[in-house]
Amino acid sequence: MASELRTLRDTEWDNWSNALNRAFGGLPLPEENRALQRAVTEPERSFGIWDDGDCVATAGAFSFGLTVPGGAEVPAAGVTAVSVRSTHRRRGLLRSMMRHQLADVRERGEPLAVLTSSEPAIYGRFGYGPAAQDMRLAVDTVRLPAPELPGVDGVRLRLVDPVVAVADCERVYARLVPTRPGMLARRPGWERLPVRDDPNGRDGAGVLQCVVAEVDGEVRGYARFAVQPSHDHTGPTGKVLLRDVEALDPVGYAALWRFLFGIDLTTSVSVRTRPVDDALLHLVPDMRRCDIRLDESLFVRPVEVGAALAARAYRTPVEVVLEVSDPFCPWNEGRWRLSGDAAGAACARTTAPAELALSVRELGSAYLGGFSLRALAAAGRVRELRPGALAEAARAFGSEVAPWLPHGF
Ligand SMILES: CC(=O)SCCNC(=O)CCNC(=O)[C@H](O)C(C)(C)COP(=O)(O)OP(=O)(O)OC[C@H]1O[C@@H](n2cnc3c(N)ncnc32)[C@H](O)[C@@H]1OP(=O)(O)O
Repeated sequence: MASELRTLRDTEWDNWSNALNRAFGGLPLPEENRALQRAVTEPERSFGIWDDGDCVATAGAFSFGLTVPGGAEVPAAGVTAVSVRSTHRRRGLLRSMMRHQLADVRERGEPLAVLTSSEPAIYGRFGYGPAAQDMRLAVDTVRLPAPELPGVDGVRLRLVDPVVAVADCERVYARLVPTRPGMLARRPGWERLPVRDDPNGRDGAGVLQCVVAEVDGEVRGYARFAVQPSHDHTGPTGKVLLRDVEALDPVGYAALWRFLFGIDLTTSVSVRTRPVDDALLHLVPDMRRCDIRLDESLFVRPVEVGAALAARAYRTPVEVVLEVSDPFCPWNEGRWRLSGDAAGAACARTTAPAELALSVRELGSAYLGGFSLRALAAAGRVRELRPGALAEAARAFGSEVAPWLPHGF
């Protein structure tokens, strides 16, 4: 059998997309989603494996700008669309695609690759570490009082067609991107993704709605949601399914949540992802009634260790020699001296004695400040070789804002 790994040709998109879709269960893709998927695909970064002319494996990447601690935007490959046909699994096709892709990312000069994974156990072997978490909430809006804050009454809330409001919402979103590690600058065409509203995907809920929060005529926040009505013998038990909520200030945020709490005929607000340090937890008197669940979300892989570590800022001054192991990308292996502080950093090869030893995967987990090097050391995944080096590095790698990626890709 002749099999060939190569970049997608324009005429092959349908074949490639069908192969990908089949690997995820083969549910028909609504035309709107298909058109959007095609519009955002970067053909020159999409590739596959063809077996006797048939596409049996797919993978791709987006050219993202990722916010890192300190607020800089760093080029990062957003790995996506990974699939292998069920007849071809466990023969190393994924491994060969990962090898090809990481070499390409390196050639493009992107220091980082990132992804969200269908199954978290897949990507550690390729050097990806879980770096941020999603907090899932189901807020009991009957037992909890609605959030209140002085000034909330001065916020004007307006229901607007989500598509009409996109430009205003995107302006708010763009201002938030540099404030939180893990967020991605929106790529052209991506603003349509948060307002997709496929009637077959509503799960018994109504149409997508958007409420904007305005102060002095300026949009300062928004929430997009749908209502899933239901009743039982006690009365209405509807759910607000919150897609996203963002605001530029505490008053706008509290006003939006107060509105969500007050939607008639509903008893809860569910949201699939919020940052773990979400202000809502401090706007209610009883976090337990928010029914919190944490999942890992964004995985990070330093593709060029030196460039990646030099691209972020450090919370406290740090001067440490790291011994990095990276069998999958051997160009990263060896000792690196990192010198950094809140203003920036330098990272270069060194022959000095190692002070901390870790694999590139742990470096990925600690990179955005979401997982502490100390916690990784407690699990035996980071070794301290110079007393004090672990505490110094763990402090420096931390982030005062929890990393978070508001959406998958
Ligand atoms: C970023 C994203 O797009 S995430 C989406 C990933 N895609 C999917 O989940 C779609 C359904 N699944 C698939 O298409 C395939 O099973 C894939 C892509 C996950 C794996 O493809 P394969 O070609 O079978 O993987 P390959 O044979 O190269 O395996 C490489 C290694 O990964 C391991 N592996 C493969 N799949 C899994 C899994 N689901 N969970 C844990 N380990 C896995 C293999 O055991 C092998 O391990 P080894 O390093 O110890 O030898």
